[in-house]
Amino acid sequence: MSPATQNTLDIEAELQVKYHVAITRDVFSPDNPLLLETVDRSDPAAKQLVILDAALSTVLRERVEAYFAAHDVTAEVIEVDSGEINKNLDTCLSIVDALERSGARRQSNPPIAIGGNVLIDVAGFSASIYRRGIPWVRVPTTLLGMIDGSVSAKTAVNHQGNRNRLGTFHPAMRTVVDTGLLASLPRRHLVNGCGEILKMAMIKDSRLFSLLEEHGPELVASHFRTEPAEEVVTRAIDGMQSELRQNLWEKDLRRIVDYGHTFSPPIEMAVVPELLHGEAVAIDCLFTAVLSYVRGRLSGTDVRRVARTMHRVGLPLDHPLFYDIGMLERAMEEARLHRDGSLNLPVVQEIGSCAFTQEVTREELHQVTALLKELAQSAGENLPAPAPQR
Ligand SMILES: NC(=O)c1ccc[n+]([C@@H]2O[C@H](COP(=O)([O-])OP(=O)(O)OC[C@H]3O[C@@H](n4cnc5c(N)ncnc54)[C@H](O)[C@@H]3O)[C@@H](O)[C@H]2O)c1
Ligand SMILES: O=C(CO)[C@@H](O)[C@H](O)[C@H](O)[C@H](O)COP(=O)(O)O
Ligand SMILES: [Co+2]
Repeated sequence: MSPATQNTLDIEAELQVKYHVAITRDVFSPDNPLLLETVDRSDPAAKQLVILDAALSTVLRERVEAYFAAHDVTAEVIEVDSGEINKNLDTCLSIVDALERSGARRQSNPPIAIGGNVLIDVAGFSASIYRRGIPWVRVPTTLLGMIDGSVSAKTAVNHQGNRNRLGTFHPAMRTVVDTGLLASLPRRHLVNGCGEILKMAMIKDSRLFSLLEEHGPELVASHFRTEPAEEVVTRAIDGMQSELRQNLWEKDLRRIVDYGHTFSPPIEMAVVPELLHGEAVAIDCLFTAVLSYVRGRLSGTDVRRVARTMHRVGLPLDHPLFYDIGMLERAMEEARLHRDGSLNLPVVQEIGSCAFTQEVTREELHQVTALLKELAQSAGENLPAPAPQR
């Protein structure tokens, strides 16, 4: 003890969380009880706050209101503009104001967020800072929100051009996934969700990859109504939850679910809204697969399978900024900072398994960009042999 120190105190506590994810059909059918389970029906004056993605106003508002009315619950629906461009503090504060007006309390009638994962991320962030955290419920309405965000504990807004720079760990107490809600989702956003499914498949589930490879285009065309939609959605959710539950607070910053999320974040942010999140992630997945190929760790056949699958589903194979070496190096620098000093770049070894690397040289970046260009221009058909490593 230094002479100036009189006393010391160490405080240690554990934060335990428990949250529930239900996969259902017809979530807004009055017969479906799932969204009533958190409503306090002993207080007839209590209102249920619903934070609805404004893009779903015409599709869902009446159904949501009718659902609660059928059970004599008054729903107060506020509509919030979504899309990456609105994932910011202004949107968060508008939700905080709605929480204040609605008298949101800690335990009863937690607000229900219904919408794309942008709306869900911002609503969750708002719930986590309002009164230092109130419970909340979420109903994702995009494929990406259903297969990825649905089990996540993370909330966030973008800040100063940086993706998810402000955020918290504050999982929704309940999440209800109903793939029937994908009926109105525009095709590009279905494809976008396939970007994160591809990520999950490449890092840990070769069966999921084969399903996407074989059935991806029909799944997108049918809005995930045809076989094997259920297996694809369940496997993707299961892959995510099994990774998250062992490292929910991200004490370990070597995360395989960061695959596709190293080069893409600043590129995605630089061109918002030109590249959607899942599109940027998918290009990064392919880029990093080419890196594995250059290193002799992944076969050319597997890289072509990835590229062809992306092309057939409708995902972009490249973007000009993935050829900008300065941008790629800045992205790695930023990832290192985000991962506390280590790059921790997940690299696929064979489809369905991966490892980590801590360094990518400029020469490798040049080789990868040259090969990616050939691959993208040939829609996944042409992948020349990598130049011998010096
Ligand atoms: N918290 C997490 O762990 C986590 C995980 C993955 C992604 N994310 C975040 O999710 C965001 C992307 O989410 P997204 O892809 O859902 O985008 P999004 O929320 O922008 O939704 C896409 C568009 O579709 C509209 N929409 C949503 N559902 C619809 C439906 N059923 N019918 C018609 N239109 C509908 C939305 O209004 C929006 O315009 C990114 O910001 C990413 O960082 C977070
Ligand atoms: O995009 C997200 C979360 O925003 C997920 O798909 C993904 O699995 C991971 O959580 C991201 O790699 C890390 O996200 P972040 O820490 O950069 O916000
Ligand atoms: Co992601």
